[in-house]
Amino acid sequence: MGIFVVMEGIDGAGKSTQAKMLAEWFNTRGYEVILTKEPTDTAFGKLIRRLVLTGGREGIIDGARISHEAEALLFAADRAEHVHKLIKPALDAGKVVISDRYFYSSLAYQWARGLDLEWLIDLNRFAIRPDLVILLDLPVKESMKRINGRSIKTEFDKIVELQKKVRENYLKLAEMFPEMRIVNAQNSIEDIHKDIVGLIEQEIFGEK
Ligand SMILES: Nc1ncnc2c1ncn2[C@@H]1O[C@H](COP(=O)(O)OP(=O)(O)O)[C@@H](O)[C@H]1O
Ligand SMILES: Cc1cn([C@H]2C[C@H](O)[C@@H](COP(=O)(O)OP(=O)(O)O)O2)c(=O)[nH]c1=O
Repeated sequence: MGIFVVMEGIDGAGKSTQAKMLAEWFNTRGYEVILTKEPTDTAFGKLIRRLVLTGGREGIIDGARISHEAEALLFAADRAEHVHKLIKPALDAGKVVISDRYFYSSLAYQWARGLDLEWLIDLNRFAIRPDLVILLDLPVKESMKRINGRSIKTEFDKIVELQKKVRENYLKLAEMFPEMRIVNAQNSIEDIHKDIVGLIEQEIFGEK
């Protein structure tokens, strides 16, 4: 069995930055690493971007075009393909898999959209549990500064409210799922990387 690590957090928390750095860290230690993300780049991911996300890098879910349930089912369908075609085979081959978002995103975001948390957990029960989930936590104000260029100004207030709810949801989820660890994402990129490596050493390699 390989090693499965997930990065979670609100938009602009630094997930993709830290996922890349962690992938390099494993690489230099001789591991074969699969760096992946959700929504994926498959046909399902493309469908999600077309139907659910209001385009591009802004990371806003419009939700106006399809129902929230349909949205949750699409994310789950994308994830099922992700697990069966990529994650499971890679782990079976002993590789390290690092995913930028996973089912915890569905729990945090679709719950914030008003869906029932238990239903969302049931829907995602097929998803292999990771060895470690890094929750990059920071105030919404800070994340907004980082992704300023990404967001549509007229949607700004709505986005702030949603992101605040999503952040709170993540923190609640961290109390429910023992594989989740909170990392302060307000620090410098290098310091956050060190914290993540510390968690990997502690939780995966059993070092003190
Ligand atoms: N610790 C940090 N401090 C300041 N800026 C950061 C930090 N981490 C990432 N950034 C910058 O913030 C932006 C969003 O980071 P990114 O890794 O894309 O976040 P996410 O994948 O969570 O949306 C990028 O421009 C990135 O360079
Ligand atoms: C994986 C996933 C993402 N999302 C949301 C979080 C983000 O706001 C948005 C897009 O994710 P994001 O990481 O911004 O992907 P990309 O930059 O490739 O478009 O989708 C959900 O609502 N549920 C999910 O299950």
